[in-house]
Amino acid sequence: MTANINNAAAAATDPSTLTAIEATATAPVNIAVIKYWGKRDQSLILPTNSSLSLTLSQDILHSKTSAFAAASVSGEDTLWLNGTPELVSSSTRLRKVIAALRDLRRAKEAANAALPKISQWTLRIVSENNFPTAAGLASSASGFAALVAVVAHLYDVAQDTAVLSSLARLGSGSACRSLYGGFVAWEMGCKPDGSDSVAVQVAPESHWPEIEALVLVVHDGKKGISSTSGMQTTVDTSPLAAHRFAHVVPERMEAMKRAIHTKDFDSFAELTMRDSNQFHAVCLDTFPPIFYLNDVSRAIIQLITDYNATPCPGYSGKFKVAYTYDAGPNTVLYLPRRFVPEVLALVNHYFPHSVTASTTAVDYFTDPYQIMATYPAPRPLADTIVTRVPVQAEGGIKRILHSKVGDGPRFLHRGVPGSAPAGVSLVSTQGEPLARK
Ligand SMILES: Nc1ncnc2c1ncn2[C@@H]1O[C@H](COP(=O)(O)OP(=O)(O)OP(=O)(O)O)[C@@H](O)[C@H]1O
Ligand SMILES: C[C@@](O)(CCOP(=O)(O)OP(=O)(O)O)CC(=O)O
Repeated sequence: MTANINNAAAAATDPSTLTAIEATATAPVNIAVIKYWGKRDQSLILPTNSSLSLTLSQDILHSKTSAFAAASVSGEDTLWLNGTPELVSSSTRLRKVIAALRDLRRAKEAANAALPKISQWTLRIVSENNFPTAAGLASSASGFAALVAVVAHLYDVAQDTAVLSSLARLGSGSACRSLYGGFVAWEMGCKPDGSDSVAVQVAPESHWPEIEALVLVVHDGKKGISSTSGMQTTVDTSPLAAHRFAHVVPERMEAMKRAIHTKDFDSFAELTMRDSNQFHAVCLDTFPPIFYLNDVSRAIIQLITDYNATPCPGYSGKFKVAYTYDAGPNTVLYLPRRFVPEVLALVNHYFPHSVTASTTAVDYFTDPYQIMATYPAPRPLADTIVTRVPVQAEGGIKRILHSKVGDGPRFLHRGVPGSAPAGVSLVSTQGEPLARK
């Protein structure tokens, strides 16, 4: 890179004189309650079954991505993920997604000769996840949703969420759901070209505000077997998966949509837990088998099962909380807000946290919604619950995050380099990553 990009920052934003531009967006994770696990087309990323997820608030968990392009920059398109650079050309998925977005920009420029030829400029992309990457917490979903959203915004082609969702799918299947807020289905479709394999919003984030999420971080390292390779081995080897695709998921998708529309928590919870169980059963039925849960995950499942069986005065429902696990041991609990303090107290009793130099009590649970101050102290459940789960060794759960159902990607800024409000952009006026916090 040679030219002084700061001159571009000072230049007018008149499109005809623009020589450099940057944009920043954030995108949320989504955690499925009917799991996607299997592709019928690996190149187009078309699934073997439909799936359904809740988009979690990006105030708590998000990928933030800044994109930068300048006429004077030479060299290859590059992505810095959490500080580590990667050439876009080195990843088939990144290459495809960027090429498709560039095609959209190129078509726009072809239709209007006055537009700057941003499509011809090198891209510099900087992204950070504020939660563990590749640990079974849907970083590929928020990551590719943010990438597509920000580059589309940079290119000024971000008009249609459905188009962006389909592009995000080419980066990672589950990412197509993160372009929407609320309750989102990815309908598998049947056309070979994938044109009917699309994400659709089942209900907006405002639909069922009582439902909240607790994320129990059990392991924040990278998983051993990626979702991409794990699900392919499942498709190739698991007879149980074939049964799941043909018979179980189609029925569950309909039942889950009904449960969401009618805000029937008992049905929602049972379907969620059964589907998580079956996803991990299918992993076990894969040959060689895949194990994503660990002893802590299994103890949490048992504790939640025993808690659900413990009567709660004034509550006639069958379930108070539902667990679900992606491809890793980290737990996501979906539950009505009124049970959050009690479940936190229960988890803290059976899984005492370790206050080390790196994890203070505040970092362990930041209480972003001040739930502890809002609700009366929970009843002393450890005395009433009947459970086989012993109090565990300290440190089994590293961190607890409290989230809600939230909105889709947020476009934070677009303008000449250096024009973003303080703290918004991740990229310098020279197109390099800014120092990480
Ligand atoms: N912010 C990001 N920008 C671009 N790509 C990202 C970003 N975050 C993650 N990715 C991509 O997603 C990959 C991780 O995906 P993977 O499916 O293995 O884990 P996960 O999505 O965290 O877990 P799961 O899919 O089981 O919930 C990373 O190696 C990287 O290629
Ligand atoms: C267990 C899951 O989280 C699997 C997600 O798989 P990915 O979307 O990460 O896989 P690729 O399409 O190969 O990128 C279930 C789900 O999110 O539905």
